[in-house]
Amino acid sequence: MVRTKIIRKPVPPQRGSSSPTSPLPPHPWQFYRCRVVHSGTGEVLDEGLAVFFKGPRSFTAEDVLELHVHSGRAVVSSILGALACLPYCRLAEPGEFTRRAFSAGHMDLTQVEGIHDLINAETESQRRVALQATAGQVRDWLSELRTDIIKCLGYVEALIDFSEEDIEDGILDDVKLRTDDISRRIREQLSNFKRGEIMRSGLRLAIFGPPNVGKSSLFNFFAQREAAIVTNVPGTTRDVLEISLEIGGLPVVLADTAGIRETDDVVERIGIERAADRIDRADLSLCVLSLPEVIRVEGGVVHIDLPKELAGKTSFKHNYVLFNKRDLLPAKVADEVVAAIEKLEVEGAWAISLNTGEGTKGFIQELETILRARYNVMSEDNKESQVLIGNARHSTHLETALEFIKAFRDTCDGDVMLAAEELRYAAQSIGKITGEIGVEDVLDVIFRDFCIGK
Ligand SMILES: Nc1nc2c(ncn2[C@@H]2O[C@H](COP(=O)(O)OP(=O)(O)OP(=O)(O)O)[C@@H](O)[C@H]2O)c(=O)[nH]1
Ligand SMILES: [Mg+2]
Repeated sequence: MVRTKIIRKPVPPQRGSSSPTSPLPPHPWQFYRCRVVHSGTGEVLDEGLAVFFKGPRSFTAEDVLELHVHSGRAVVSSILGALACLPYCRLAEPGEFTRRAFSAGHMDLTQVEGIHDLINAETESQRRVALQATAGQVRDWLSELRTDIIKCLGYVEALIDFSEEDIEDGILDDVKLRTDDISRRIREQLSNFKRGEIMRSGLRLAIFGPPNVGKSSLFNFFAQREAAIVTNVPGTTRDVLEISLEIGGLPVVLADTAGIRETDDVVERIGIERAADRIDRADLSLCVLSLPEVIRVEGGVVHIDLPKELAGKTSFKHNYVLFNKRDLLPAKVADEVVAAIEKLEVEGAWAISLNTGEGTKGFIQELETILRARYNVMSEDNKESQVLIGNARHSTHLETALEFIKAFRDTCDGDVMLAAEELRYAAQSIGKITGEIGVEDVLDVIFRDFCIGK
């Protein structure tokens, strides 16, 4: 057998050894200690472990020999070189293992895309979402949806094939209710898509505010290094600075921006325009203000005046405000600031000092909770059950399916025959996501970005 011969060539039995080394034929799904040798020269290249996966119960559904060797570059390249000398052996193309598994029907396209995302996952949430797709939860949700559409199609076709008298009353009304429910489920997933996008590309969080309030100090606090220049000169930051980090398990692209103020300085003005643009494009913005500059004490009561020009730039109601430099206030005033903050109409506000670290722990904890609740649909409670569409290809086909279902609803009271076509197209759109229909044209695009060895 060619297969067994090939398996034995790089890992021949060790003479004089009592350990069980690759018997002929090898027992599947068992690890064997082995010496990996060059079949031409007989040179031992490394010592490791070999395991034989017998098809079809293997990842690709084919027979697979897996070698576990030391990871040094020289070891790996000498072994790959030796294997390439064997007949029938060559290096796999990027994504070839997954592509073979897909061709063998071991996975659908959503699982393939899940593997790609899992390999590239940089944060906890990305890992979770990708794993869900890999485990087939996206596929299951879609196939249930497609089955339901096909069921509706079946009822409509029955209406067409048999005369009204032979059919129970209210069949069409029932189909209408069912298609409405299908549309609702699709819409729900599409609204999750935006949040899914954030998990894939990172939540854009922009820090903004007047000059010299501590925006860059906050940026450095998140980065845990001196990523931005901090000085006591107002207008220090000119350009937009960005770093990628993780807050509460969510991927975040954090931006530090120039302090917003009226200025005649040409360079600073450009920086402020860039800041405004970055704030507009942000998913969420965090306004930093200096407490001594915004508080007013009247009759012993502390008031906070939010700067109007900033409020005009971006609504405070939909943003978060960080009152910094709390250490510069007298202790009594600092305590009363909390009550004044509660009166503000903002979604979240904190009084902290980036210099002393006061209040920073609570701020981070609360910010994490807010971000998780707002953007992470995979919360701790429902992460197992919730399906998430986090892929532009999926959402495009879902949107198309939704349009076809809408077209069905608009026409089903007239020509049922034409309306049935719309349902057929809707089912096809769903089938395109999992790869059941029209798969060839998308395969190359999907596998193009895969790494070698997967
Ligand atoms: N007392 C005190 N000073 C602070 C605090 N946070 C920052 N600073 C100081 O405030 C000054 C300005 O800090 P930056 O972080 O550069 O402020 P910025 O908002 O980025 O300033 P621009 O880039 O000019 O808009 C620096 O001297 C910081 O050391 C704080 O909590 N308390
Ligand atoms: Mg700055």
